[in-house]
Amino acid sequence: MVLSELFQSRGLIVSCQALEDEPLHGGDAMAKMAKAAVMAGAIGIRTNGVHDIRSIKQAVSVPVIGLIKRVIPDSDVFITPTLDEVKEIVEAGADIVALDVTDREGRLEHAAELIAYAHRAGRPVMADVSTYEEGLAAERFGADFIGTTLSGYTAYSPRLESPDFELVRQLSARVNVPVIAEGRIWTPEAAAQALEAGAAYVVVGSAITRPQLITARYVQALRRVTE
Ligand SMILES: CC(=O)N[C@H](C=O)[C@@H](O)[C@H](O)[C@H](O)COP(=O)(O)O
Repeated sequence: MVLSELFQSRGLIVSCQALEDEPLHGGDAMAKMAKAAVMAGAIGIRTNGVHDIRSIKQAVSVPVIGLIKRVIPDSDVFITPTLDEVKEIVEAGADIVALDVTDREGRLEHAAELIAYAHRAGRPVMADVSTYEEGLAAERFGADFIGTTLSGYTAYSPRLESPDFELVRQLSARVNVPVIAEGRIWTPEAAAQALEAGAAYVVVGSAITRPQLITARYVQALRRVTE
């Protein structure tokens, strides 16, 4: 397993994201979430959009991974889809740029260009992949971190309810950059399991920062008893 000098140790990166249709969108909600996460020992923050990147950079001193989710015409790619978003992330001051490195719509070649641009701007890149092959491509393109973020969210990756530990294991055994386990990590035990599978870092989002999804899990569990 390979570590990055950017982070002080292996450990937890908390994803603080609230899209426009989510109750915590806007204002200083995500900056406060980030502060709480760092207070508890998070070693990094991942966040979406210029507003939250800026406000979180001001609020905490750990590295911030920035992305911009944007829907563009005729495309399924939504995490930092074009050069415009890369530029906005750099401008907003994120320490690391996260972007989609999946094998759809000729994305791989485009991703290689976006990675090269981010590097010229002095920013390391976290490649969000959905398969082992995409992870290898990301490493070839010079990505500095490989995240399992998109496993389960492309048409051809496995639809698991649990995290894709197998992908974490396979990539960690093969690539020479740090692997970040991300996606559907709902418990501390699952986060620890991801490290045991070889991840250098673990990103947890919804289970910590999306109260409406956390609440829904409780409500559903109770309904299984009451209905
Ligand atoms: C697929 C996609 O859009 N993932 C996004 C990527 O930034 C976020 O919506 C997730 O919250 C993040 O990946 C963390 O995952 P989880 O919330 O499952 O811990």
